[in-house]
Amino acid sequence: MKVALIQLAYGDGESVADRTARVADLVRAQAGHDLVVLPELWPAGGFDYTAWAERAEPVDGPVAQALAAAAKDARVTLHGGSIIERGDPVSAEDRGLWNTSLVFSPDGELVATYRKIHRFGFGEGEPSLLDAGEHLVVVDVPVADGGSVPVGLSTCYDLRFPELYRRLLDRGAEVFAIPAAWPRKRVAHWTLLGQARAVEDQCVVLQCNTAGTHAGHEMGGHSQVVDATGKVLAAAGLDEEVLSIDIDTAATPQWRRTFPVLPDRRLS
Ligand SMILES: O=C(O)CCC(=O)C(=O)O
Repeated sequence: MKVALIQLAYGDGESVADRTARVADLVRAQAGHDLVVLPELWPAGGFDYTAWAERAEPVDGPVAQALAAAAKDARVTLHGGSIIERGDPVSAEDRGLWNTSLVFSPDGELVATYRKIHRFGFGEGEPSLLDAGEHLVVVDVPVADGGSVPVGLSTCYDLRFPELYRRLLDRGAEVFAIPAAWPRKRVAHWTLLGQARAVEDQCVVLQCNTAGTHAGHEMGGHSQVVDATGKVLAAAGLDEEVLSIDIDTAATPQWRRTFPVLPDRRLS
């Protein structure tokens, strides 16, 4: 499976429209990959809390339309990172806003959405502004050499909750795709936890972080691709960068057979 992680850098001076056009061009440049992944909340700004409500849009809004067109032009499955979704409240207490990932097929169809389950901010930021997602999502990503690969979705702070990944594993995931806006000051946790999830769940981990500084927060970069043995196959630095890698997905079931830890679980 040929994968490209677009570790995007942005600051406060770039409009959402300009950033969207730039990102769509970056996606188009990844033609030839099976899966392209963008970071969390790149249109709204990962830490730009005060702009979120104004920048919220539905899952068929302008950003989604630009991403769908780019996926279709490049003939790639596109994990569009995430947007602030404005949708219909599920319950009376809901605000109707979520941190939502959008996945588009190579035909430009929206094939999956995932609302971030664990909200970051300890009572402020996401928990005070957004609703929590409730549903696990595993999406089959077609690969050019035949078949498809089951990819489990999660977002940024979710990475700190290993039980989520066990549940994605139980739903068949062999790859975890994790877009993020993870700050530089805790980037050691980001890389360590990504490797931990790969080792404990025997899954490939695709971590696509944000770079640059926005809303006073320096982002950590260091996107990485980790194989199911825990080996880091590709790693980015601090700046905007595209990680492109051809992953041998057959190696994951092979490793699970060679080192069969998962059938020894007793508290599932
Ligand atoms: O857990 C962390 O240290 C960062 C999480 C975060 O920034 C987020 O979920 O947006």
